[in-house]
Amino acid sequence: MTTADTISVTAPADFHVHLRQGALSELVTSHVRLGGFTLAYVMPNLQPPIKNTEEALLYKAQLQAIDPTVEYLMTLYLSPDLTPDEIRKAKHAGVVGKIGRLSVGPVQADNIASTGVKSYPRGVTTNSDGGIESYETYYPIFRAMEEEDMVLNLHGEVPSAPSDPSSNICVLNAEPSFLPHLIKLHAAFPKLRIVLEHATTRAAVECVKSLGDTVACTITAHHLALTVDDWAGQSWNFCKPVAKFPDDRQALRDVIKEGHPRFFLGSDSAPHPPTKKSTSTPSQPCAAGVYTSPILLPLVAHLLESFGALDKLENFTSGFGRAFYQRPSNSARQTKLRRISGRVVEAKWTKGTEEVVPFWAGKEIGWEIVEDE
Ligand SMILES: O=C1C[C@@H](C(=O)O)NC(=O)N1
Repeated sequence: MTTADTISVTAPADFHVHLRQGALSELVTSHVRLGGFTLAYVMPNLQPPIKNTEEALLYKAQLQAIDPTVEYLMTLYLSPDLTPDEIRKAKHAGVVGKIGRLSVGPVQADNIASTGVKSYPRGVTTNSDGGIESYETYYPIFRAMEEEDMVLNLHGEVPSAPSDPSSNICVLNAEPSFLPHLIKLHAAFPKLRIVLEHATTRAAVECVKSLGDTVACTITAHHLALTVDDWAGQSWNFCKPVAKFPDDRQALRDVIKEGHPRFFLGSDSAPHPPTKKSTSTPSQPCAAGVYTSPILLPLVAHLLESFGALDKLENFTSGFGRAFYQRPSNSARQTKLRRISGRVVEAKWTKGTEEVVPFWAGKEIGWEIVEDE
């Protein structure tokens, strides 16, 4: 429901979020709900990464212990350790509800261990050292995923190669250079549901539009706001993929405004300790990641309104993603926003010794959450 000054969104779902581990996870997991969301599609790039059914179920149980009110959909990290048998096990684990010594808590019929598999090309971002180098090697895995109707989530960048002038790859063209891989994967596995994660370029938007209904694309809140000028020299806005040119940002905005059903929110909210965001050394760049979870729904409402797409908020933050992932929304769960003036984003959130600094700290947002049922 939308009036001039209030909006209700049914069961907002964030289809790409980093909830970390240990004390940092204790701090940031509760921010999913604080930001208005009731579903979190959880990334597996922990240290060590989440690579099998047992680890995914254990991680899910840890997240549920922190905040049981959120639905967590888990992912496995694509690596040579993954096998077609493991794919089948992950898909059907919830039916058993107990893996080895692990009790996974109250089991719903659809409580599968993993909804998707996330592919990180080697070295492109946080904890991607164990990422992949060739997609063909993984075709047996993709075949099993297609049979089991599991989702393949792609970090869509090829690795930068600064020492190789002939390849001419850097952070600005790493995403367009990846798109031939997406096209090839979709042609080889037309029934496999694939999500190109956190698209940042007009080329990516056009490519996904041109492919079949099994290919979708997530868009972050921060890429709707940032361009190159905002992260060059401003480490808090540095993330992977980096924000691109104004025309690329326009393409992201336009596809949301158009209401294209295969483009939906995945925040890629990625918390890092402030010391890792604000400092770099010649051998160690600052950490890649922008943290939006605790302000996410008001921030997305603010941004969509700024380019005339507020009427697309419900579909972008709930309907389209839920349809692609086949996760029906629960109309009893509504997050209500109210227009506000003078609301400034908090400077930081803390718990114990952990601290996180949100995107847009100190800036004004025009919406706040008033009710979250
Ligand atoms: O893909 C990613 C990973 C994320 C992280 O910090 O885990 N940070 C990013 O900026 N992009």
